[in-house]
Amino acid sequence: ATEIQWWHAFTGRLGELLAAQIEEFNASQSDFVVVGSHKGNYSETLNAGIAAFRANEQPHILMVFEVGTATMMAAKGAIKPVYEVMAEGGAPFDPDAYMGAVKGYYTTTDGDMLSLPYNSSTPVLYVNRDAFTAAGMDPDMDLSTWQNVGAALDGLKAGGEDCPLVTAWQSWVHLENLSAWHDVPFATKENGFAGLDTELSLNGPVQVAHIDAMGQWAKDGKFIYTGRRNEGGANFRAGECALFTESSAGYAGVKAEAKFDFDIRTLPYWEGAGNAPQNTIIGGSSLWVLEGHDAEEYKGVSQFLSFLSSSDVQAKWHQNTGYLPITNAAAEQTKAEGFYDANPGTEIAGMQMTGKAPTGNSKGLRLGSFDQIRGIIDEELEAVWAGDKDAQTALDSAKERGDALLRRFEQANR
Ligand SMILES: O=P(O)(O)OC[C@H](O)CO
Repeated sequence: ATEIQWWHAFTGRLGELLAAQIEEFNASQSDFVVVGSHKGNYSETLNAGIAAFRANEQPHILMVFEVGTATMMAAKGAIKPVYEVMAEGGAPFDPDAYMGAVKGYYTTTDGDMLSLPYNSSTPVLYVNRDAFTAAGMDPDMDLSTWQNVGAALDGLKAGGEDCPLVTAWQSWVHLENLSAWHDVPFATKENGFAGLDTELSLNGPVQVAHIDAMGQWAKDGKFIYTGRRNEGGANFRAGECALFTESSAGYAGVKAEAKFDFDIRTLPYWEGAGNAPQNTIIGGSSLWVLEGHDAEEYKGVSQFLSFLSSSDVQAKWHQNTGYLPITNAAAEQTKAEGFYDANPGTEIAGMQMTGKAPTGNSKGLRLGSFDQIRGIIDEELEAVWAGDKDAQTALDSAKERGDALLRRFEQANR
């Protein structure tokens, strides 16, 4: 059988579920064998793929988180667009089957799908109901606004809670999604969708006010900083924190490990700021097919990608992980199966994405070198949490340093 290499970034519960998909595909036919390899976290997997391409040792399929999308789109000779792979391979494929908000992220302005949406997420709020009760707080209290969350943090702290709020992916949740949710720009030129000559605008009044509030909560011991990626998930799953802002896909781990009652709520917004609530944007990753392999191998790739997009596989993946149902059929199937009724909160991610038609501020981000820019943002936010910089100074600096990378990317890809 012909071997198809898939490099990915999943361990833990997500790694198990991904391995089960590969096993199911391999058992369903005998012409191709998909081999999954874990290459580290999202950034490490992206870098491994780029390095492998330079050494002519690239896999067929590379999982790239949303942050690397503009970088991959610019890597013209290295990628084989998914629409082309599917047309040549002949496996069933209908780009219109995908949710608009998900498809738009990975499609050119001409309507060509470049990478396959696979695991798309959006951030939500997880609530440890037992922690609320232990602190003498009502776990059913309204947490839809940051004003209300602020009041909850006061009460939790006063009630003896040591970790009222923890977050994963601080830039993604508290700046990128914050901006879209309030319909304010994170970057000019429709967050980069309308041109490479984009600059960051993450230091506007809505963002500064939010980071300022978070900085104050950090100082008061109400927001506990645990790291740049999803390190905080371990604290939340262990029952050590009351509130957790994290990807909808945090559901996989929380469901598997939490020994407490939990809720999923919408991502909070600031009442009165911007046009909140607008819509949130996607994260997670898509699958890029790399150049340099032969036609028979691409045929296998097209069959595997078609398998991954089928309603049954997608519906199951969505229900098990909390990732969005990337096709409309998978969403309908999930609803028809009664999953949302049986598991309240699991419908929220989809609702946040589709509640309103996206604006130029809320389609998503398409910024080159964005993994490095996130590194800069992380550093500046850490200075706020540590009390070394105020929010305005830190975000002004993030803009200046990030813009320098955007200019380099623009020049290299003109
Ligand atoms: O945990 P994920 O896969 O939903 O990804 C979250 C962020 O999008 C990472 O950039």
